[in-house]
Amino acid sequence: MTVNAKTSQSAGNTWRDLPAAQQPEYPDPEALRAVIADLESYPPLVFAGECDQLRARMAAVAKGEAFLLQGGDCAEAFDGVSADQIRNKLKTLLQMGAVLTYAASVPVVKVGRIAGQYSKPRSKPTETRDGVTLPVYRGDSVNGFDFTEASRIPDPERLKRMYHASASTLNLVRAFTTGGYADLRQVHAWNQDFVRTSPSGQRYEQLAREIDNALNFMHACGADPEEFKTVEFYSSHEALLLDYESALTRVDSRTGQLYDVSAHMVWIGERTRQLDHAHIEFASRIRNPIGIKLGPTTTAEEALQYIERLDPEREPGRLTFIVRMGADKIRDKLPDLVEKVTASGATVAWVTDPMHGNTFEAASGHKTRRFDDVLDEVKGFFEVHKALGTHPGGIHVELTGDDVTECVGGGDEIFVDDLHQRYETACDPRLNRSQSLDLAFLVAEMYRDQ
Ligand SMILES: O=C[C@H](O)[C@H](O)COP(=O)(O)O
Ligand SMILES: C=C(OP(=O)(O)O)C(=O)O
Repeated sequence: MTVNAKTSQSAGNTWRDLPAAQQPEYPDPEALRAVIADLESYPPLVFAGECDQLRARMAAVAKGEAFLLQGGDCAEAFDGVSADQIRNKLKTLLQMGAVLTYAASVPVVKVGRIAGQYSKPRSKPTETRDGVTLPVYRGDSVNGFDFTEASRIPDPERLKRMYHASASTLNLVRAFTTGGYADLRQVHAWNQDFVRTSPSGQRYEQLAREIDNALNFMHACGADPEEFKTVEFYSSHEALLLDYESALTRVDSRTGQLYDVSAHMVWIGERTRQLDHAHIEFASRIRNPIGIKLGPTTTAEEALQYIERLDPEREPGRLTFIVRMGADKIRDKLPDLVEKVTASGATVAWVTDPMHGNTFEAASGHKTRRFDDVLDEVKGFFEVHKALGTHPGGIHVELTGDDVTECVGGGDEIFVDDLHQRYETACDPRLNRSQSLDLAFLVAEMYRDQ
């Protein structure tokens, strides 16, 4: 075991003197302290060495040698910790990974928004329904989704449930990815359900046949089939609740450095990335690979300051900029950032999140996103990098393995009138399995053309 069971209070908690946005207001601070003490005694969910390995993979992304596929739920839910739901999400990511690797001929680094994505930053502190106003739902790690006064009170015990839900999820993910299910020779098995008959499912089937042929050929040439048996898969989530993240921050006994052992990679969101606030301070202390979401108001000067704070050694793989501008802004806003960051000599990974800048409310009241806007933002991202000669390093998407109706469009088209049929997200609309596959094929084409 490489990670010390003790946290380094002084080093891991320097954020406590700074303003921290989007933190729950717990009614009983003593109860919170007791929970933090328990969390500090729990074993790590990931090992520091695994975080280092992901940093090395992200270095390849930053240098233009690999592509990041990061995806999963907008908000995981405690009652979603089931074998079926976890397998479906994983299956979707594995299928997307196979499409991107084979069709774009690029190594794909696979990172789930999984095993820890239980906390949500919100635009408003309250929500009103039929004249009743209550605190907004902030994710299962904070309060309940039910619209009742009791359920919306932040409860620190939920932080422990988050830890246990993350542990169970990660355990299953590790079993699936190393126990044979993710074996590349199973490419057809990942396509054995409702998605098989969709246009993207059929296209996938054709690609899976080609992969089979390629594997048979390599086998005949003497390649070792064992090599395709397991898949490297990493966990990530937004480091939003600093009490939780710092309770899971430990000193690595190999190096004496701090790692947030709640996930391999964590990111800081658009609403908490203020340079002089607590979240950036926290991120600056840990050695994990770090993502920063960059929305349309980000200036190049800010981007350079993130590099100064979070990647002072200019270490490729340490810092990923996850750009979420919106389809109508990406082509205007991104070039200045990429140009100035590149000119500074830093090697960051550039990744597109084409979801968060493209949300709107349908007439039915459902929060949704158009598949075409998602695609257009990705296209804009690729165009900017092509024009500047830089590397479009990956995609970060909200998706689910289930057949939900939350985003409109896609090859197996979902219309605004269909949204109510299976609208299951706890927060933002996700691509369903077939839309996710559509996106993977289209991104692979863009990557190849690049
Ligand atoms: O997932 C991201 C945010 O939590 C979400 O977009 C905020 O949504 P809200 O505007 O409904 O609060
Ligand atoms: C809240 C999120 O995104 P952003 O910070 O970019 O709005 C998210 O990715 O869940």
